[in-house]
Amino acid sequence: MNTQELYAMINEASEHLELHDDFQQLLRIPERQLAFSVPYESDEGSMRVVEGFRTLHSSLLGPGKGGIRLHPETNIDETSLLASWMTMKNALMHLPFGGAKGGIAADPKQLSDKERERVIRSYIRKLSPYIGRDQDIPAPDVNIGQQEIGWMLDEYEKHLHDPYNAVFTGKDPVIGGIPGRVEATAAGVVHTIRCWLKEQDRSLNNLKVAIQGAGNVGSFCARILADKGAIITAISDSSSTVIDENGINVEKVLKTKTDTGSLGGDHESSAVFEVPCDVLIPAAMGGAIDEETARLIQADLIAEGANGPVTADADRVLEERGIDVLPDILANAGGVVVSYLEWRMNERKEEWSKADALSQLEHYMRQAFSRTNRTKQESGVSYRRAAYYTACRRLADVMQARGLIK
Ligand SMILES: NC(=O)C1=CN([C@@H]2O[C@H](COP(=O)(O)OP(=O)(O)OC[C@H]3O[C@@H](n4cnc5c(N)ncnc54)[C@H](OP(=O)(O)O)[C@@H]3O)[C@@H](O)[C@H]2O)C=CC1
Ligand SMILES: O=C(O)CCC(=O)C(=O)O
Repeated sequence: MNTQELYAMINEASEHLELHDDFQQLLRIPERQLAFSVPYESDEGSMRVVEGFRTLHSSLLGPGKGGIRLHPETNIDETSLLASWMTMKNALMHLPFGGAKGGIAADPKQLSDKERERVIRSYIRKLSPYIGRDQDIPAPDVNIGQQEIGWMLDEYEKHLHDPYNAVFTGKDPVIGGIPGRVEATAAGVVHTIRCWLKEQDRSLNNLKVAIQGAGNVGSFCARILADKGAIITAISDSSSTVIDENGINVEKVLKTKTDTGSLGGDHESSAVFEVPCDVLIPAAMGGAIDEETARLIQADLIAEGANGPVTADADRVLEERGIDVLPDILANAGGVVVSYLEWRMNERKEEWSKADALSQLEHYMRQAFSRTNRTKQESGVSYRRAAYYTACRRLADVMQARGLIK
């Protein structure tokens, strides 16, 4: 879904909900888009400069919330689109946050660890006037994990040490992170799959699952699902796919990935989309499933672990083929839900256990699934349309209560 397609979806939701045109106007233009230079010193001592971005799409529901991506192809348009999806996701999940997202256009595979640290610290030095625990709260996204968030917090706090600082989420628990955030996005994907299976009177046991991506979301989806009795028939990264129709040994394959940086599969990266399975989880980059790929997929369900992995054309093909899609703003919302719990825990200076965090997550995911499913049944539309209608209803209620629209 590109920006035009997103606004077409908001338009459709707005007509369905019989909302005033002002509703769309209030969501059309991001509140703030920042694009700035990020200078850093290379290991050889020369100065290099990359681009950094942060978009606050909407603060209607609360402070901006959304991850930061480190990827050579990211740009301001992608960042703003991802920020708009965060507005929808946070609304659907009933979180007190607006939508935001950030990006750094650099390739982590071309940077040493020290260079990566210098890029990230430089990005945060430039961004720090615009973020804050009640203004805009960044978190992990592609190629950003606990270590990078730790550098960000340290740079932001140069003169203040506050272990409860809620300006970033996705922190290591020793510096105020909530236990469970690292696997939360994947755990949320699994909860939505279970909700969908329940509707079909099916279970996870022996369910065949193929996963695109072996990073944070993909690897934890594989671990959690295998642990619960599903059979992981394929997993891919940017260079290959490992396939075994009888079930791959998840821990072994992920250990190879950790040790060598690659899964070392015998098949092309794109082969993951052709493997027969019950559920396919795209958990890598946006736009991975286009119209042509959609015709090859042999699954009953696609659960979007990634943001925007299915193009609008592909969505139409999948709908025609009777393949359900659990949309990103629902399926991968577990990360931001547990980020919200981390932010709340920090604000209240509490300590939460992993069990508490993951049980709250399950509650949020089930509630959001049933809200979406109710809209789906009432309106006779796909899960994606139902999720957007539900999110837009929430946003419109807030606008009406504030007197912003009639
Ligand atoms: N982290 C989070 O909490 C959340 C993430 N998301 C979304 O989930 C997706 C994945 O994020 P995350 O797991 O954090 O990112 P990571 O950086 O941890 O992992 C990304 C994975 O995608 C793989 N990949 C990249 N390009 C391709 C490709 N062309 N084919 C196959 N695999 C590819 C990478 O391969 P390689 O290892 O070879 O580079 C890597 O395994 C993104 O869309 C992100 O926006 C959504 C909600 C929350
Ligand atoms: O954890 C968060 O705050 C945001 C996660 C995120 O970027 C996403 O859901 O796409």
